Amino acid sequence: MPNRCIKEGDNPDLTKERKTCTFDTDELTANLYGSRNNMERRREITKKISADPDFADPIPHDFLSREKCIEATAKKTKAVVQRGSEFCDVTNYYEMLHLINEAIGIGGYPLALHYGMFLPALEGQAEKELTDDIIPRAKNLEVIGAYAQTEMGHGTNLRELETTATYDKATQEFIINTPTRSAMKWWPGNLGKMSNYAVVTCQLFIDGRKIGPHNFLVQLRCEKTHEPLPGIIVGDIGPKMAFDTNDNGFLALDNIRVPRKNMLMKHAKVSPDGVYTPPMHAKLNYGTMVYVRAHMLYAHGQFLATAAIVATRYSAVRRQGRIEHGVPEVQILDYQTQQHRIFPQIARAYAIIFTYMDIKDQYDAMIKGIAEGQTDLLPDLHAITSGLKSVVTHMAGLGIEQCRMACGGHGYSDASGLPKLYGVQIGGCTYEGENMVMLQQTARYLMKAVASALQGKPLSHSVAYFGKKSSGKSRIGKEGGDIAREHEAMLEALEHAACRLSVEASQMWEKRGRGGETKERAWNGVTVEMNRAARVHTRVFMARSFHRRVTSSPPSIRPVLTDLLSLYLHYECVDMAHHLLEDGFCSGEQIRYLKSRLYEDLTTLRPNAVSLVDSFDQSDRELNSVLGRRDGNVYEALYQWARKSELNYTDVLPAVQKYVMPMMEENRSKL
Ligand SMILES: CCCCCCCCCCCCCCCCC/C=C/C(=O)SCCNC(=O)CCNC(=O)[C@H](O)C(C)(C)COP(=O)(O)OP(=O)(O)OC[C@H]1O[C@@H](n2cnc3c(N)ncnc32)[C@H](O)[C@@H]1OP(=O)(O)O
Ligand SMILES: Cc1cc2nc3c(=O)[nH]c(=O)nc-3n(C[C@H](O)[C@H](O)[C@H](O)COP(=O)(O)OP(=O)(O)OC[C@H]3O[C@@H](n4cnc5c(N)ncnc54)[C@H](O)[C@@H]3O)c2cc1C
Repeated sequence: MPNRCIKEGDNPDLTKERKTCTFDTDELTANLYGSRNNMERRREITKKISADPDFADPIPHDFLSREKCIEATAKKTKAVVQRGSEFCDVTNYYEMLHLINEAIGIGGYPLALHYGMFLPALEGQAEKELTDDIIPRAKNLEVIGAYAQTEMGHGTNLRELETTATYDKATQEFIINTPTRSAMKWWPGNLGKMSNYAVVTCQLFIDGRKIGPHNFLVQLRCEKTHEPLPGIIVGDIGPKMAFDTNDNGFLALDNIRVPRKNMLMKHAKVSPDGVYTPPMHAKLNYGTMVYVRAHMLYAHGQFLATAAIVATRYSAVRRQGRIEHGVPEVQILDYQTQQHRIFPQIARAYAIIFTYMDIKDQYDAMIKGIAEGQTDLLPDLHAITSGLKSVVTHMAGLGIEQCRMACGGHGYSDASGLPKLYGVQIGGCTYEGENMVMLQQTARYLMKAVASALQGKPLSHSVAYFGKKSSGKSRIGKEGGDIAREHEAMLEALEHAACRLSVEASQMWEKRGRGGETKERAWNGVTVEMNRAARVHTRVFMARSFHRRVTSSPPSIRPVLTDLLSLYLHYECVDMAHHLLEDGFCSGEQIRYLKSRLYEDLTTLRPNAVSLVDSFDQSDRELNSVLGRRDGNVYEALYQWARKSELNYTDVLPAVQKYVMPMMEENRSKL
């Protein structure tokens, strides 16, 4: 069966791996990206960018200062903007995303938040009077914007943000002010140096009454000189763990006046005479965050895929140690521990991307509903995207770190691309709402679902399984080798665990309430359990999505995807075995059975491991990893990469000449 990556001159071990492929890698790639045409388009973009001198990096960014990296990234951004249509359909979201990844990389660029949040916020929340003026100019990039919500003192708890927007009826303006040091906006991406406008989240005050957080469009810099406008202090917050090429910024506003129409008023409104009309759903103002949380799944699935590609290919190329005496050193991918470290990451990357596809469909349906005046899909989508954002970012972070360690010493080098990848990816656990906080949003929803299920009320999409009758005992290991029934038995077991944990958390909460605690204090006493229930529920949702995609996949790729799904479900069940055992739903014998099946899965997947990661179809540019390169010629590339280090420009470093040599000389003369 064809693995389409084989080329002459490649590392022979990688070629050997590709020859054992049992499916058509192009079929799987096309399935992952929606169609064969989408796959071809991605490849065309990659090919054109790779050959274009505007996007060449003579010195890898690993060896440049932050300022130089920002300059190089800004230059490439300008080229993408001016020449984008030479490479792709610039109106196609996924083509643009791929172009940006190929041309610029993942560490941030001047327009990241402009496209990622500023424009979506205006499009989703502003009304015509404002959008007619600002959106054409923003699309034309006369206006570049950031999404400035988080403050130095508050990010998670939006209700306590301190920046104020006070309505002045006399002039029909809002006065926007930063009253304290902790009220300074702090963290927003591209706010520091790149943006000349921002959507700023402020507490709305009318006639002395605090109404709550709302968004306002504020001009920050002169459109001609790019200097900050009077009353505006803006700058970069300094170096961070990663995202080196993003100017996350600070902002203070000194009683800045903006016209009434600058409030984003598609949902909540303030009339000229100061009458406030609330939105049709109280949290529609938070819509941009739901949008980003949904889309983060795709990015984080791809981040994990990158790490899995690097670790798998490198493990096929590297030979070290022997499994039996008297035979040559083995590829490290033959070690069971290595497979157990890496293969679940491959499966999880597929699971995340497939889950994203389901969520995207739900998101589109919700937006259509809102346009028709219906918000009934929003609570379910908010609850599940809050859980998914948290589980997926955490899962991807752990997975990338496993892949990095699986590459041994070279994984610790920036040459592997993995330290930077981890730094960028792990930020997702924090931004768009810290994970522990967002899981509580899911848990709140589960508590309502428990109540509805007990009362026999209808249940919405993500919690529909709460209405199923549990069989009391798991069918795991009792399906006589029927793989479809075995998968169903594992899904049923996970659903049982999520439901049980939710019911138990609800009972614990109630009990504390009966003991005299307020509802809120009682909640804080059970949040660890609440978040546990939310995580298991979210993992059930992912497992169901993965299962649905596999069972509806084309026959040519279904066998390999079924193997991958088996590994995924066995791994998830073993990882959550304590939840399955706690109430006796599963026995110890059943968990031992799951483990033995998992080890069989590792062996089954071994011949297809490289081909499964090849099917993610990430180019060498996207991987940005000496260890993960398609041709597997790792060692020579590693040496050439190290040669580019600034420390190697001279044989004797000035620092050595200045301090170390005189010290050695002094010591020598003492003898
Ligand atoms: C063609 C060009 C293409 C170019 C390519 C572009 C690529 C774009 C890709 C997209 C990816 C972009 C990447 C960008 C990088 C991101 C950088 C980071 C940005 C940020 O971090 S922005 C700041 C984010 N901040 C947060 O997320 C804050 C978190 N906090 C909150 O959201 C809230 O404070 C809260 C939800 C935790 C609590 O809110 P609140 O106190 O007001 O509410 P309650 O907890 O009391 O809940 C009351 C009820 O409201 C419901 N609720 C809450 N939120 C929502 C919501 N969003 N939607 C619906 N319902 C909501 C609760 O569930 C409660 O319901 P109940 O029924 O009463 O129980
Ligand atoms: C790379 C990056 C990019 C960002 N980009 C932007 C941007 O473009 N625009 C923007 O506005 N912001 C941005 N942010 C800010 C980000 O949205 C916030 O940092 C994030 O929402 C977390 O809020 P916080 O910093 O207030 O954390 P905190 O809430 O202070 O969290 C600290 C700890 O307190 C815990 N905690 C807080 N509240 C609770 C609770 N109710 N229950 C239990 N535990 C709790 C948390 O779990 C965490 O352990 C960015 C941040 C990063 C790291």
